[in-house]
Amino acid sequence: MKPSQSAAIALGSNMGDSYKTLEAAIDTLAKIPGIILQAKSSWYRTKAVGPPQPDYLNGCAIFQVEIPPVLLLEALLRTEKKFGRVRREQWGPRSLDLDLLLYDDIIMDTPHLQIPHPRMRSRAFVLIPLVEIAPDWVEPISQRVIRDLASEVDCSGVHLLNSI
Ligand SMILES: Nc1ncnc2c1ncn2[C@@H]1O[C@H](COP(=O)(O)OP(=O)(O)OP(=O)(O)O)[C@@H](O)[C@H]1O
Ligand SMILES: Nc1nc2c(c(=O)[nH]1)N=C(CO)CN2
Repeated sequence: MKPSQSAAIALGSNMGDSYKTLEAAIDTLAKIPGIILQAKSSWYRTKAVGPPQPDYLNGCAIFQVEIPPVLLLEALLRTEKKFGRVRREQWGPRSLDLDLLLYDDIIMDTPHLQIPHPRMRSRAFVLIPLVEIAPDWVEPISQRVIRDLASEVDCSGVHLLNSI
């Protein structure tokens, strides 16, 4: 059997039926050979970072993967397309955004793929869901656990879905 690794994925949506899209995206990913769902966070309603646009729903999932990072990124991009993502305005609204946050303790810096995701350390909409399911994972650039990184971000714009 091929050895498996752990990958953390961030999910976001602020167009269409975001809840339905995010749940379906996780199901789609978990059906791809070599990608097994291990844990999923709660969903959070979050204030948009970037240009003015509607609030997002955000969450994170951890998958056990038997495919390399580049193939995993391809699977994420295919899944974004399947759920109708067409606009590529940087930080603009989207029906589905999937980011590869962490892949074991790998550090990778290529034009099309950076791991860890370069902006994850400052994003409350990533760290607050991620701390639910991976508090002890060490982010390999900062060498700090997710629990510590999450404790330092401003989480005032991040609300557990159905709690407000
Ligand atoms: N870790 C990563 N996860 C997802 N995409 C990545 C990653 N590293 C590099 N990329 C590249 O970024 C592109 C996606 O950019 P995208 O339009 O989603 O950026 P964005 O969502 O607007 O901004 P951000 O990257 O800050 O979330 C992908 O096509 C991919 O090649
Ligand atoms: N709250 C929130 N803001 C964002 C998000 C997101 O997922 N959540 N994604 C963006 C593009 O990557 C830009 N801004």
